[in-house]
Amino acid sequence: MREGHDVTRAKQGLIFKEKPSLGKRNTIMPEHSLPTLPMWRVDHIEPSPEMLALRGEGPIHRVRFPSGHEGWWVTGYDEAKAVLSDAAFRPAGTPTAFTPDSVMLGSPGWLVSHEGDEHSRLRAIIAPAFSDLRTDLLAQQVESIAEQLFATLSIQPQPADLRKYLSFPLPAMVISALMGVRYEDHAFFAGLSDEVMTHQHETGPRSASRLAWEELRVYIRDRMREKRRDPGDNLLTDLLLAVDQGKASEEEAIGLAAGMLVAGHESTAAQIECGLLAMFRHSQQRERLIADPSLLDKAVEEILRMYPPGAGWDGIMRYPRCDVTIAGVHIPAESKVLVGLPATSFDLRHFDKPEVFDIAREGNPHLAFSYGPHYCIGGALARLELKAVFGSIFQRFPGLRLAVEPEELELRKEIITGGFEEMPVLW
Ligand code: HEM
Repeated sequence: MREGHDVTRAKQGLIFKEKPSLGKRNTIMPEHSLPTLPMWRVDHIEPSPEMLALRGEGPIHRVRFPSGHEGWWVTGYDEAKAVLSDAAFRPAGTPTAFTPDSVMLGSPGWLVSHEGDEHSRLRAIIAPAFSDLRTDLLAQQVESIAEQLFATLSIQPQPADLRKYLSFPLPAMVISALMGVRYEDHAFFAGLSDEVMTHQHETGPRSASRLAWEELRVYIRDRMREKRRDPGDNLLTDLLLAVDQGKASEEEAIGLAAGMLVAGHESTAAQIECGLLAMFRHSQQRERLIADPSLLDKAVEEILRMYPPGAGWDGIMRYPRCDVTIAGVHIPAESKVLVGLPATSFDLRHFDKPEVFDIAREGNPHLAFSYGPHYCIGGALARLELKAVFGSIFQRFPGLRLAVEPEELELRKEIITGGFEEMPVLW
């Protein structure tokens, strides 16, 4: 597997690029010797021992994916950054041998489908919505939405489902505010975005996801028509303006907005749930945060580093356009390369005692929001939402605890971002 020779083209940073050589394409390893994904987390959130063991063997591993295909899994931090920032790897344009890992890939306006100048053009249209100013304005709204949800939760009979009353509606309501759509619609579009993200890891049927994606686009098209009559200061109005100015086609604008609903909702909901479970498990860290609220920013970063959303220890897919050699590992053109973002948080070259959950960790350059041109555009907003939750939930509900054993929580295995079917709590 390790070659480190035969470099026939350019070297750029960590990555050596080669001309495609058919002879080396997709070398088959004996089936029994390949680690298989997903590597499930322990107790739903703690790092998988298989993943940690593999870490000791190097930064890139030949693996078998749930689909049965073979490919590579990048668990090293530097190597992940190199793959994510090198144009030799494309995020979409899935080779015909593989099913795309998302029904959104290839759809106009879904940012991850676009590359180069086209990607920059489209990303620039929505960037103002995430400017510091808009995020500051949204901060107050996020706080008040969280407060409203806490108040509703507090009057529910116990046990109550934290997913139903907090982790699911919070990001949906925030995204409604950002987009300028009615709060009351949140259950409708959040349900669709849930469906879009289901069965994304190649194993299940895709027809329902595809239908949901189309329905979401129809919903956006209708809301955009309404904005013609009643514009206001919101992302849908920004998108209409971009269409009028010829910066995007209507289909692209619809895709940008629909993508925002999906990307902004599921991952944040699952992150709230994983973070809460982490705090329930690590009661000393929870007490530490309550005693010293100034640790909030660091606590949120540590939750993102150690307990990012995701059902198994997987990551985001990339495909090399040409043969490449990274860290001595030769990867043929058009292979599957899974960048294991969650696994990079355990790279000993970058994180001291990475298996320890330390909410006061200094310097925490995790890759939970990815890296390179497709770096998460909603990172600042997600951080606001996480701070609104973790900054006050334990003060508001001092006795907050799970009403079931953690192992009884049902992981949403079919949804790429993970999270739980229900999270019953008492307080
Ligand atoms: C904790 C919450 C979140 C996490 C962990 C997260 C993580 C990520 C990751 C890993 C990517 C890279 C995907 C890839 O390259 O294949 C990404 C991209 C993206 N995220 Fe997030 N995200 C979160 C919240 C949000 C929010 C709140 C929004 C918007 C409101 C958002 C919008 C996007 C968009 C539009 C992209 C595509 C960017 C591009 O391709 O240029 N995300 N996110």
